[in-house]
Amino acid sequence: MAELLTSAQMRAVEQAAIASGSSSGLTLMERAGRAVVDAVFTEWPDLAEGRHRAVVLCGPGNNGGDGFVIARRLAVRGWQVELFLLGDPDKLPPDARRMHDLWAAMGPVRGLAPESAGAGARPDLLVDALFGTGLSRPIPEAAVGAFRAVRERKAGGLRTSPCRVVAVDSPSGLDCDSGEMLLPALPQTAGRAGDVQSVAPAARMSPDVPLPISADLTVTFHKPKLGHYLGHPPMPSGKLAVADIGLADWDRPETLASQPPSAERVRLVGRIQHGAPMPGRMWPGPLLNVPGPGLHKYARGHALVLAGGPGRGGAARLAARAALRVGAGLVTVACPPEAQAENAARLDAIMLRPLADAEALAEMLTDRRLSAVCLGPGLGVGAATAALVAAACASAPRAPAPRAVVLDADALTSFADDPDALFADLHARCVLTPHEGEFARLFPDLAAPARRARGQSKVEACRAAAARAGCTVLLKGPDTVIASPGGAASIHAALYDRAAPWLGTAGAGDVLAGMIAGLLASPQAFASPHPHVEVAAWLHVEAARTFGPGLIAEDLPETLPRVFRDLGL
Ligand SMILES: NC(=O)C1=CN([C@@H]2O[C@H](COP(=O)(O)OP(=O)(O)OC[C@H]3O[C@@H](n4cnc5c(N)ncnc54)[C@H](O)[C@@H]3O)[C@@H](O)[C@H]2O)[C@@H](O)CC1
Ligand SMILES: Nc1ncnc2c1ncn2[C@@H]1O[C@H](COP(=O)(O)OP(=O)(O)O)[C@@H](O)[C@H]1O
Ligand SMILES: [K+]
Repeated sequence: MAELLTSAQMRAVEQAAIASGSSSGLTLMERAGRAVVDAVFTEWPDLAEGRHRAVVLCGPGNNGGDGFVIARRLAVRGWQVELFLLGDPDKLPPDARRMHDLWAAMGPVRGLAPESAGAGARPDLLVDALFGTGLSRPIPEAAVGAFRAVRERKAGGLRTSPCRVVAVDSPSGLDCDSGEMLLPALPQTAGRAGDVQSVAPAARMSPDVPLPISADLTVTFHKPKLGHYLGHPPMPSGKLAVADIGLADWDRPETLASQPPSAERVRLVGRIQHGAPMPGRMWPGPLLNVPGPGLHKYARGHALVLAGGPGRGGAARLAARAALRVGAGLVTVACPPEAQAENAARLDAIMLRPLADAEALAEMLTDRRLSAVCLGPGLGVGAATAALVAAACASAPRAPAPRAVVLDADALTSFADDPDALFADLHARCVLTPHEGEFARLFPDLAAPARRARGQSKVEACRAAAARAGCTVLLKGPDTVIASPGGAASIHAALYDRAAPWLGTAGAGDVLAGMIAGLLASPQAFASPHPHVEVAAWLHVEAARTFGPGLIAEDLPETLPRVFRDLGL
């Protein structure tokens, strides 16, 4: 587990360190520059040997200050360094100005423009120190033009080596809070000259709209920022490295992984913290639904999954299979009587019961041993499903803990015309698992286009949705966000070295809903579903990564035993 910071939180940690007198801004800047050079040599060992050529693009703030440090440190190693500065040296903040002066004693500072930056032979390394956490608006066209001009330089002589790009803190243009790229409208993208354009993830995925600024390696400081983990591949950061610059003592301790994260911070869900393996017993151990010695199956809970009519039961069967594999002691599928024959032919370990309507569900749920209900996958959109949702939520027994209710797919869409009616039904042990389309139906003002126009991140939107719904919300995607009332928020990113693009396959979401229900079915589950939902999202991607390409939804539950073995269970 790790925490992600906003730009403001990063500044606050830096300020606390400086105020304590333990580090000066100048020291931190020197460490940051040195960390980038070290990370470059770790990533590309061939650059650690011999003398190479670098172009360093410096911006008008402290990100540019880091760039001056990098230029100096490379030059000291015998590199040939060209440095371009965007803006007036006299307007640099004091620390960056000091680093500027140290560099200026070693080499020229040239004004940054596409024409000047484009002249010369291709360098081995391009250092993007234009903008970092201080970015507040779309970056100037000259910055983008100069970056591209360097990348497009022709190789000199017989050289064929590529130009590697390292971004300092973030690829310039990345909003470190939202993950959006704040770029000027460029000729190859639609829009009038001078228009502001934020490149949406969907647009970024299109090969027709290449990202004008991106890196092969991004070296960020102290902790990753939210924006590094929000978005769809290809990520502009390329590969992400996190460098320690001595700020740990000035940061608050992280919350325990078995508890929901604090409202002030965003948790990055994962077992690996910057390459250091976490002991398997610590996480996700206590949040799983594993059998204890001598325990009856009911000690792992009984999950109920509601299925739709004839020919539409596949989604619910996938969810049920996932609930059973993830650990529920018993799983029952309840379906309309006319779909019973079909389901009976397809289920063995999973039990089957006929269920006519919401009234019958209320009656069924008087059985307190039914500890979790999952509904929505393949259930059908309409009043009948809405009534089932109301019955499932209303019958929450008070003791020992309210029954968990996982609502996905049609259970959400059935309330598109009246989301408030859904919110009135929900309680704190409910979990909503929408994809962006379903999310937009329930929270139109928080949907992707609306929030982007306001500069609101996916995390902030999901937090607002959880507050409105009064329950945990998991908003899907390669950058899955989980939020709970009170402000707890986490990102589970299937990005970088955890990418699993083959997870985008029909039925994968149904399996996730079932996994959540299977974990929450445990009578030992914590009161807040939040940490269990985090684990489900992690297991889902872990299963996909363990299985690999060619995955179909059916494979996800079947791969869980292997994942558990790998966890040391
Ligand atoms: N916060 C920390 O703890 C540390 C920060 N350091 C570096 O400092 C960076 C942050 O520095 P700053 O806060 O000065 O911010 P940046 O250097 O990221 O950029 C802000 C500067 O650019 C200007 N600016 C912002 N958006 C602009 C736009 N669209 N067009 C033109 N100008 C624009 C601002 O007015 C300001 O001058 C970090 O990314 C990191 O590289 C490191 O030196 C070490 C430690
Ligand atoms: N490119 C991707 N990388 C990682 N995970 C993805 C990707 N695309 C989709 N997913 C995940 O796959 C699941 C798809 O769920 P959903 O959209 O509900 O599909 P379905 O309704 O077919 O089950 C979600 O958990 C989502 O986060
Ligand atoms: K940068």
